[in-house]
Amino acid sequence: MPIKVQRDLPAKAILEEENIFIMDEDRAMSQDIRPLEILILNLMPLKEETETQLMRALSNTPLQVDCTFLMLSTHVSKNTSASHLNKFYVTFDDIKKKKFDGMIITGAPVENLEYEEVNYWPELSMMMEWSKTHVTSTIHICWGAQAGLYYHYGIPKYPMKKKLSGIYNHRVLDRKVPLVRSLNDFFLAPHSRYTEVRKEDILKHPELAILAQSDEAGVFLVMSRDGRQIFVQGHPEYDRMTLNNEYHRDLNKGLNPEVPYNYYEDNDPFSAPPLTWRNTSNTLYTNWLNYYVYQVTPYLLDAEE
Ligand SMILES: CC(=O)SCCNC(=O)CCNC(=O)[C@H](O)C(C)(C)COP(=O)(O)OP(=O)(O)OC[C@H]1O[C@@H](n2cnc3c(N)ncnc32)[C@H](O)[C@@H]1OP(=O)(O)O
Ligand SMILES: N[C@@H](CCO)C(=O)O
Repeated sequence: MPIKVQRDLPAKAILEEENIFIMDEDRAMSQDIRPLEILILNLMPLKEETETQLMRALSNTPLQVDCTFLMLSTHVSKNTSASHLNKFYVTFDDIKKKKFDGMIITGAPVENLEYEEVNYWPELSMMMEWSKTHVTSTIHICWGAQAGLYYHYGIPKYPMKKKLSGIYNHRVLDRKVPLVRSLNDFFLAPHSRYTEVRKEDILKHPELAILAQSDEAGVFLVMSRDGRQIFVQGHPEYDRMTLNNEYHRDLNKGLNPEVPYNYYEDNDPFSAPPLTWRNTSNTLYTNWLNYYVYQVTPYLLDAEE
């Protein structure tokens, strides 16, 4: 893939090490093809890690993908430096007059709060409203998916009895939908959360389709039937060690976490876990870019619909 990466973004060296084809800004600008413009609202506290994960997931296509990272103006990030944000991120005011081919709204570790207790809920709501008219298709991840289903459809989230953490098996429910094309009938993907949205609430909305689910982890993938909104309750973009890092973080905090389900070989939390979901992540994001972004977005983004 040619993914355009800002010259000094820390993700660049990591992706190059993985043989991912990076275009720097000069080479990208010399190409005569309009790139796909993807806006990434990064709500995760460890933003640099998420930047790498998402750019990797978007990198498996010959289409040129230009990512713009969006930050909040109404929340001061505790865990990512202001210098990183000021250098690599834009604010909503900077881009609100533009249109984008795609948008990704990430998860955030705020799912135990009511939506209205999240200090950036008004700003996030405004961005989700804006996305309906300024973005061709938006993917929402984990808490971002729960927040999107709540904002757009009034679907509630529920606390789970205990944290759901691990690699769960899922089943594709409707093979005809291009978003799940090339996924196996059964596939593995990570989940890491304290809350859930439930199938019975989603089924009340005929404009939504549940495309994949897990007996143990519940709903995985939901799409509005027009393809403009996609909700992923898991974290297919996670790295090999992400759940490991969360587990050891919680262990060191004395939270007595359970070992992530179906993750380590022999359930040994001091071993390196096998990566069993990368092809699922690549397939999902590549299908999204191909069928829901590239094939339907207008060539002239700013043209009136
Ligand atoms: C469920 C999902 O969607 S995905 C899960 C997200 N998981 C991860 O990001 C894994 C990596 N994260 C981590 O390991 C941890 O969050 C850490 C180590 C970075 C920080 O953990 P803690 O010290 O326990 O929590 P901390 O007080 O920093 O709060 C976590 C985040 O919630 C935010 N937060 C807390 N209360 C509020 C609130 N009322 N409104 C908005 N944000 C809030 C914090 O600001 C922080 O986010 P930020 O860094 O973007 O500012
Ligand atoms: N994935 C999250 C869940 C909490 O929001 C974590 O463990 O950090």
